[in-house]
Amino acid sequence: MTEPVVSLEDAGLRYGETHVLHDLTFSMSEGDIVTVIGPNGAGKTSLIKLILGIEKPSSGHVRQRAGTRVGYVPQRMTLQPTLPLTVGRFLGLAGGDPSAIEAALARTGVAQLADESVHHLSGGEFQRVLLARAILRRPQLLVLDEPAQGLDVNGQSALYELIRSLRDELNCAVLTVSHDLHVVMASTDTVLCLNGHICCRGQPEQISQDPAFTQLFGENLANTLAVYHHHHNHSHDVHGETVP
Ligand SMILES: Nc1ncnc2c1ncn2[C@@H]1O[C@H](COP(=O)(O)OP(=O)(O)OP(=O)(O)O)[C@@H](O)[C@H]1O
Repeated sequence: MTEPVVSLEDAGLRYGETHVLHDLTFSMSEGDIVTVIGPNGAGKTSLIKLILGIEKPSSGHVRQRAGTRVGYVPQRMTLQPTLPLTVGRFLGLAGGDPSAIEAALARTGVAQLADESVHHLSGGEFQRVLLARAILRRPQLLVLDEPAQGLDVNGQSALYELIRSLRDELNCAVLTVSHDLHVVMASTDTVLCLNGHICCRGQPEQISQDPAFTQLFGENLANTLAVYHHHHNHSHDVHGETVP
């Protein structure tokens, strides 16, 4: 059996005396999409830091398969506003050669922005540029911290569709943190519900019926999400417009 791209075994994380994460056990292989949901302060970003190796577990183990190429889309990125920087140059700073940059921008639907200033992009365009930057080295593990924040519903759907098609193309494992329960629950990915520990996990339909999920998000929301079913028979372009 192939070794997972990343695996956690009873992993925990403490900041000083505060236990932020405990007893996390799960693994991801190529092609897996796992979406992490949980309330503010649940430890979602901390989990990402463990997986990326930015934080070491205070207990248990976190293992990344040796030599794994990782792509990362951060939650936010502040760029020096006075620094003149085109999109192409921004990706060049991440170590991409011109043909890889062109291909990555084309793949995320923003090839036309290569010579634009990074300071002039809309929220949705900037997220796609960050995604292009993350796939420059054809990652085997793609980690995204709330990639759709600030986007409207169509923009969110479009971005998640793009992420899914990148997974198909690169055959990478994808771990995404999301706050948008409606978009998450409309997908068929594995959802991991986090609140310091893993409260429940599974397909959206399964977890929406889980008492731990109801306890965390409240009965009203859980019921709404349980009946919410999204039949997606179209796609969205970079502006969130519907395309067949
Ligand atoms: N470097 C740190 N030192 C001390 N405490 C920290 C540190 N980073 C995070 N925390 C605390 O750990 C807890 C989890 O934080 P984390 O950012 O992982 O949560 P989150 O689920 O990503 O939250 P949000 O949804 O608000 O982004 C919070 O209580 C936070 O205050």
